[in-house]
Amino acid sequence: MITASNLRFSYSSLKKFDFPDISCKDKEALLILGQSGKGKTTLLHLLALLLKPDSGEILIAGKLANSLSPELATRVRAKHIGIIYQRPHFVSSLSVIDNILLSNYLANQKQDRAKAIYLAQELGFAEHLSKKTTQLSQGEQQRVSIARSLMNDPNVILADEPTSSLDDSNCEKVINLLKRQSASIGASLVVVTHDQRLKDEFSNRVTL
Ligand SMILES: Nc1ncnc2c1ncn2[C@@H]1O[C@H](COP(=O)(O)OP(=O)(O)OP(=O)(O)O)[C@@H](O)[C@H]1O
Repeated sequence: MITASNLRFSYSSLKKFDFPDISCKDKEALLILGQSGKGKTTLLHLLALLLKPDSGEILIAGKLANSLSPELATRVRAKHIGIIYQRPHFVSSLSVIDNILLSNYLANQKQDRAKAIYLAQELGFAEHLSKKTTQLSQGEQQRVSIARSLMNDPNVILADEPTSSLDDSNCEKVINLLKRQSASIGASLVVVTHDQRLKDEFSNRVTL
């Protein structure tokens, strides 16, 4: 479960954000909608403990998370938070499967090759596991990102515009996969997007 209350953040005195409170229980999904520049990525990075709020609280699995030291925040992020970035970041010299297994390594967990293969099969890119990530299409890279975010059974999955470059049929597929996979590991799924197609896919919604 993740909750955020009274979150305020500023990049400068001219760029300040006062975010609405959010709450997403285990196995539930929350959609955060907002037009370009409204602060969606900023909010997601606050929830991912990549940015520190000026004030307010973030609770992850019942524990206060926003005032952790950078080292502890890194550890919590690696183990408990799965992040799907707007643009996937991969290590281009590694294969697809090694990029996925990197999640285990970074969280100090045993590398679970069988799980990586299972997720690749579920997400429909198993035939690409030994390729380099640069050889995959954008939609395939997005699905690799999803698999990578699920490797450590996180408490929270945060997805930044996961459908922005997908056609309608792949958009629906990716969202259903994300919902199904996060529910099956008992995680909270938070999606930020400007993609109005997702409105009807989520009953819990917040608009920025
Ligand atoms: N590092 C930064 N320093 C200063 N301003 C920033 C920084 N990052 C983002 N901003 C500004 O904060 C605002 C919100 O940015 P953010 O990326 O969170 O918006 P967004 O809603 O995700 O936008 P988009 O849908 O276009 O990705 C923008 O006006 C942006 O220019």
